[in-house]
Amino acid sequence: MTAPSAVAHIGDVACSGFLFDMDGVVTATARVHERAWTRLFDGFLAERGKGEAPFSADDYLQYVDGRPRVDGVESFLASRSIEIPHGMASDPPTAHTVCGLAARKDEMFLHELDEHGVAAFSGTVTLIRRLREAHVAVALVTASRNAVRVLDAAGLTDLFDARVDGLDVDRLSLAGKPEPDTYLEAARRLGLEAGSCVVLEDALAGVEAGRRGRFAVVVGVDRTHHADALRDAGADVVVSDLSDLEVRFAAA
Ligand SMILES: O=P(O)(O)OC[C@H]1O[C@@H](O)[C@H](O)[C@@H](O)[C@@H]1O
Repeated sequence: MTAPSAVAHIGDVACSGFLFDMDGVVTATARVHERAWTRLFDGFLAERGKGEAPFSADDYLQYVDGRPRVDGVESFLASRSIEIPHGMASDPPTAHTVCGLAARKDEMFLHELDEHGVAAFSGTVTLIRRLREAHVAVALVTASRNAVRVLDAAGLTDLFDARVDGLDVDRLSLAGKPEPDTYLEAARRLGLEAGSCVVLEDALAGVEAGRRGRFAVVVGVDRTHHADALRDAGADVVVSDLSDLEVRFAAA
């Protein structure tokens, strides 16, 4: 893409690119994912019949939120010292493998999506439109393989100058969040350095990715009262909605 022609300031920091996470930042789909994960793991733990503690909101934040689907399954199972075969990407939802559980979770997520549709956060959409009017570059960076479907359902497909999603993670063999690779790839596609971009994230793994990638600013979006955890993971600024983020516009 052509070089962006403007910067926007967060505090004293000039940012030429804004890199938005999707679920929980742009669209109200973080809770939809969490519900599907809870159904998946509670069913799985019950089937094991070992009286293990159910999947909790904290499990979601620590081990699953923001990570690619298969990484989420692996990370949660490791936290409980549960070992099952990895399996293959083509495994059906009934398979007792990591990939089978991931497929089962996707079925549950897509079912919820079809039933309830997708809502967008108006504070985020307004900010993106202001950035675009000011010719500041904007990208979407999500672990989700369902990004196009979710954006289409929310009517937001054409809002971004670049998109890096879960399909790119596989196609380009990128490490998922909390590694910074997907954010670095988005900055590269915008023709920018990490040091001139801001990362906007609600997931601990995503904030960590922003910190590890040495981005100019990491904004934590706290919709579930986990502001301290977002700061501990590396957020420079925490807001409860992006309508509260102070952004100043100035020509480059
Ligand atoms: O299963 P998908 O749509 O590929 O999404 C992968 C992950 O995407 C992240 O954005 C969500 O925070 C996770 O909950 C989700 O598991």
